[in-house]
Amino acid sequence: MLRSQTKLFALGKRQLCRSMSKSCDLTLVEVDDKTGIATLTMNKPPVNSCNLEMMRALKDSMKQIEGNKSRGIILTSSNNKVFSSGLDLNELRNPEQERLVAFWKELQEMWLTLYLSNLPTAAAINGHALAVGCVMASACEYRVMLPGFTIGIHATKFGYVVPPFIVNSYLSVLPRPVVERALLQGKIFSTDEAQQINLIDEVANSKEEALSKCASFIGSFAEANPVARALTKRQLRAEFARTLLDEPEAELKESLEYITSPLFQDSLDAYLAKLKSKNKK
Ligand SMILES: CC/C=C\C/C=C\C/C=C\C/C=C/C(=O)SCCNC(=O)CCNC(=O)[C@H](O)C(C)(C)COP(=O)(O)OP(=O)(O)OC[C@H]1O[C@@H](n2cnc3c(N)ncnc32)[C@H](O)[C@@H]1OP(=O)(O)O
Repeated sequence: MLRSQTKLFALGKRQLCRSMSKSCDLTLVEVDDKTGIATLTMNKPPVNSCNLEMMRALKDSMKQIEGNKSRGIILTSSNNKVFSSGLDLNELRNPEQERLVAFWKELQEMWLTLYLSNLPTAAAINGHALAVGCVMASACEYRVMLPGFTIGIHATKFGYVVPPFIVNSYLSVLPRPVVERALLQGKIFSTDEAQQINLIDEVANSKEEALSKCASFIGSFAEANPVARALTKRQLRAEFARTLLDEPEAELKESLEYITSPLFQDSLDAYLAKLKSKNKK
């Protein structure tokens, strides 16, 4: 801990906060003293899957960054192969009702916090970004991805119905016919394919380059009044956030019914078994 703090100061960066779990820091926040840009790093081994605690940590870190008058947020991963593997599937399997309610509410709140952030947001996608991993990247205003990875929402492939706010994440980045085809096919895109359809804005050859491109994007708002920018962004994005802003309980109820249905639980069992068996071969 001390060693990494020393390194951060040497780089001219301030460590703003760490969200702690029992055994590790789920998120790390560093603020560049020169640019005022905060880097929010997902740090939940092995694959940054989003369980309740991880989503709470992400939401709290974003709120803390906003409260500290940073100039922007770059979302990235400490794992150089996986940006995020999406929702933690163990949270969905035979869930205990109270925890499932808390988990789904946290997903709603985390998404709203990122999607409607007052600050410019960018994702340095330095690994695979699957399902909610892709949703988080799509909720940012700008995306830079490294080559050789994959990104997409493959929910329909394994029996998930995609909730409306997740559809809207895609719709705020991609044209409707592209969204429709991608979601119905459960399409996972390579970095090159993602660039071709403008799911990502740029490709970078290293994490450092990706962070630097994200910082340049955030820097492009230097002349904009931050309050006017934030309110205009909210106005532009409010329509897609409407379901969750106005009727979070209805969305929650629908999702819980679906998640606890035998249809969903059976396909989840099969999917998890396939995922685990990959490592036993
Ligand atoms: C009206 C309808 C309402 C509601 C519908 C309800 C729900 C639908 C909602 C939203 C849509 C879905 C959202 C999601 O985010 S679901 C998550 C989907 N994610 C995935 O399918 C990713 C699966 N993982 C992978 O493909 C690979 O792990 C990955 C490419 C990310 C990395 O590969 P790598 O070879 O580096 O690692 P692995 O050996 O595969 O994994 C290590 C370890 O981690 C476990 N693992 C991986 N991903 C998850 C996960 N998402 N949740 C839990 N656990 C995960 C994996 O099994 C390995 O475990 P072990 O074998 O024990 O070491």
